[in-house]
Amino acid sequence: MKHIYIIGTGLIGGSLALDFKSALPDCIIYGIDKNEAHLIEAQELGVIDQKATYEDLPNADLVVLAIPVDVAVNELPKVLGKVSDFSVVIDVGSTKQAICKAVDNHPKRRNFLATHPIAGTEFSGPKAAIQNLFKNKTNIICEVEKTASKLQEQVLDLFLKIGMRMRYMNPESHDKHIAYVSHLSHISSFMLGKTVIEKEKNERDIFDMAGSGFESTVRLAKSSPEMWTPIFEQNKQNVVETLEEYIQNLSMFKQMIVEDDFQSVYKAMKDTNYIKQILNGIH
Ligand SMILES: O=C(O)C(=O)C[C@]1(C(=O)O)C=C[C@@H](O)C=C1
Repeated sequence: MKHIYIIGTGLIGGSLALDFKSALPDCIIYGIDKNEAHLIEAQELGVIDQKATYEDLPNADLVVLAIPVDVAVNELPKVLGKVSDFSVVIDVGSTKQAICKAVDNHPKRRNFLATHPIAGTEFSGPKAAIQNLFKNKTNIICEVEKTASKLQEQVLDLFLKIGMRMRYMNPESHDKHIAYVSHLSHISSFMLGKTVIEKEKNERDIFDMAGSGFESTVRLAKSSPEMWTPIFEQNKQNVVETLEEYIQNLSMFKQMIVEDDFQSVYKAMKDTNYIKQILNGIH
């Protein structure tokens, strides 16, 4: 893994570049980005070693696609068409069915591994790249059996080196379960932010009243719409299904308050406290 190409030098691509460089100090990290300003910034920040183009891809040992999921679906077949038989291409997108389907019959399918590192922040661009973002985090690997075994090994070994644990899933299960947890959280946060902005016209009051409770629940509303719109589009069915249940819960909670049924209000919150055990891994 000497020549590593990162397509998309934002938060995830940039953070992987930093960790790969620490894990493999002799490797050269090349950046490819249609946003020239990002590319320059990534180089100035030392996130990438050199700028590159698609013409250089035959030289790659590893190519990482860290671009919005709609762009990734279009770019992956082209990238696979450029790389050598010995190189491996991975994506890191938040949806897995569309990307796996896009290359299912590609002659270089065995050179591709679908991955989803469950790590991120609400920030974007090369400046947002941070070291150790992936340490002790899970990486969901899809359709591993469709990737050449030697290439799987190389990539999985690199992810282990940067501190990740692997979990294997099929793309359908991935998209369903990620909608329940990650995608719904983002919608909830975006719409919470929207409601507060619309309801509280006085920005000073928002600023002064925002304790860490508001700050933590609205954190994801700072995320990039460029990244999230195509995720919701590609995972529409699962997102809508999850959203319906969430809306039902919100309506039910409202109804309990309207009807002065505070015993049920208490119970709904008490039951939900169980999330603490789940997230602590005790269950
Ligand atoms: O923590 C955040 O800010 C994130 O948005 C990270 C997060 C998530 O946990 O939902 C978001 C999308 C990625 O596909 C994986 C992780």
